[in-house]
Formats: sequence, structure tokens, C-alpha cells
Amino acid sequence: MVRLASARRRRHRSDMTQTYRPHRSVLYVPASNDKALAKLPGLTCDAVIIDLEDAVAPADKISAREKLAGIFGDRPGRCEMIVRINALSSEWGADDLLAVAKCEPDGILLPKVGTPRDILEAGDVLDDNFAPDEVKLWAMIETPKALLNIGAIAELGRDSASRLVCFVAGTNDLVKDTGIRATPDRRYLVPWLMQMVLAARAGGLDLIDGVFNDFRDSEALARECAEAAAMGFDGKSVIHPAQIEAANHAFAPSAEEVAEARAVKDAFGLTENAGKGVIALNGKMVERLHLAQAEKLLAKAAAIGA
Ligand SMILES: CC(C)(COP(=O)(O)OP(=O)(O)OC[C@H]1O[C@@H](n2cnc3c(N)ncnc32)[C@H](O)[C@@H]1OP(=O)(O)O)[C@@H](O)C(=O)NCCC(=O)NCCSC(=O)C[C@H](O)C(=O)O
Ligand SMILES: [Mg+2]
Repeated sequence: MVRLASARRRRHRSDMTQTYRPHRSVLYVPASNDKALAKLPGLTCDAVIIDLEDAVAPADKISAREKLAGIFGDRPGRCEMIVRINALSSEWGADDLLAVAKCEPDGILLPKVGTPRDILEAGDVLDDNFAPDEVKLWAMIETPKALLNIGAIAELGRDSASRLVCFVAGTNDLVKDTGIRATPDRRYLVPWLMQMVLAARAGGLDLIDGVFNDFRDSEALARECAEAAAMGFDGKSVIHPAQIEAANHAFAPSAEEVAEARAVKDAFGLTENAGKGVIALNGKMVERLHLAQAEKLLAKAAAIGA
């Protein structure tokens, strides 16, 4: 196994920041699509997932992987860069993992995860070359098995050695593997999506909603994004540049929410409220848990504004 020079490893570690990173819009781009890759510097998504898995045909898997060094050598723009590898159980997965890790992406997305073991095995391979705070792991939740094991998988988020920081819903695979009907209101998916929300929060993980396939229908996309934001997701997976703005809008705090959060913060900052656990504000009970919520929302708004 190739060991990276320690200077390179130290540099990367010192570059890492612990600040909040928005994931309102997370754009899939097939690693085999040069035209789409060329668009990246001009896009306003919060993160990009360079895909080696389902968007790349078997005949193109190796050449797509070989392109990664060039893509990361000239990292486009400000957004976070994730790579989705092929499943570790596939003929490409193990080689993908090593090749991708060497490009030092912000994260590696593991598809078809079924158990905590799948995350730990990928982590074991990375441990030979990277400290736990370097390459992070993201996991697709897209199989019935993952849903049955979701609590145990999410618990890994509390163990920094596991590298797991984010779940991504794979709604197309869930529809395929379970046989449910994909309805416009996602009524058969919603219970599982809410399970993902609970598990992600229990494990301290970020959580990205699945894709909206009908990329020409902007109204329906806006509705689905608004619903996902209300359900507690941090952002939406998108497949086309035209979907980015809807996701950025839906998952950003609104002006009213920011004003309300400021009012809560200001109220608890008043001398007469110092040390109080609960106060009344505009006819409503406000507790310190609301202050914590308000501070989180303001930090998110500031990060997005920045
Ligand atoms: C869906 C698409 C195949 C549509 O492509 P196309 O017909 O080329 O769209 P347009 O002509 O409207 O494209 C306009 C321009 O925008 C560029 N473009 C298109 N898509 C992207 C993109 N994702 N990133 C960057 N740029 C993009 C086109 O190149 C055009 O450029 P130009 O001609 O210069 O103006 C296509 O959008 C696409 O391939 N999207 C990504 C598909 C993908 O990655 N799928 C896999 C991930 S989703 C998944 O697997 C789900 C999950 O696992 C689950 O189970 O649910
Ligand atoms: Mg999938």
C-alpha cells in the first residue's frame, strides 16, 4: 500500500476547518461526463458528488476513475468535493477507494451500505494512509438492509475514528428494491425518510434528501425541497444545474426565521433576563433551548451568507 509523505498529510490536516458547512444543494456529476465537469467552476451548489457508480457505464469505470487526479488537481471553485465510489463488493470498489483517497476529497460516498461493518471496512482501508480527521465517509441509505440497521450505522457518527459524517438518501434504489410506487407526494417513502432523520440526528450526522428525477419540473422540485426542509433534511441531492437554486432557497433560513432568531438572542442578552431559564417574548414562552436553536440558525445563515 502506498504511504503518503508526512508533510502532505500534515498540510492537509492543518487545512481542515471545524466550521459549519452548508449542504443545501449537493450536485451529482458523472465522472465520465467532461461537458458537465467543465461546468463546475460556475455553479453555486454547496457540494458536488463526482460519481463513479450508477451514472458511469461498466465499460467506462476505469477511465472515469483515472480522470479523478486531473479533476482534483484543478479543484473547481468553493464547493465541497465528494466522490461516490462503486460498492466495495463490486469489482471496482476496492481500487476506487484507494485511488479516490489519494485525491484528498472532502469525503468519499459509499453506495449500497447495509451494515456498520461496511463503513468500518472502508475506514480500515483508509486508516493505513489517512488520519481520521482527513478523508471523511458519507453513506448512501438506499437498501432495505440499511434501513433495518440504520440506528447502528448512525451510531458510528459519534465515533470520530469511523470517519462517518453524512447520510445521503438513495430514493431511486429504495423504490427499486422495495417495490413501492413512487408517487408525487412520496407517501410510501416518507416513513423511511423520517427514520433517516431520526437516526442522523442521533448520530450527529448531516443528512441529504434523495434526487428529484423530473429535472424539467421546477414547481414540483420546489415543493419537494420545501417538504424535505420541513422534515429536517440539511439539503437535497440534485442531478442538474437547473435544480441548484431551488435547493439553495429551500434549505436556507428565511428572512423571518433569521429575524425571529435575532429577537430571541437579543432578548436573552438583556440584563434583566440574565440567568433566566424561561422568558416571554411577543406572547410566547421562550426557553434556553430556543436560544440554542436560534444560535444554530444564525450560524447557518452567516455561513451561507459568507
Ligand atoms: C439528467 C442528465 C442526463 C440530463 O442531461 P442533459 O440532457 O445533457 O441536460 P441539459 O441538456 O439540460 O444540460 C444543460 C447543460 O448542463 C450540463 N449539465 C447537465 N447535468 C449536469 C450536471 N449534473 N452537472 C454539471 N453540468 C450538468 C450539460 O452538460 C449541459 O451543458 P452545455 O451543453 O454546455 O450547456 C444530466 O443532467 C446528468 O447526467 N445528471 C447527473 C446524473 C447522475 O449523476 N446520476 C447518478 C446520481 S443519482 C443516483 O444515483 C440516485 C441514488 O443513488 C438513488 O438510488 O436514488
Ligand atoms: Mg442509488
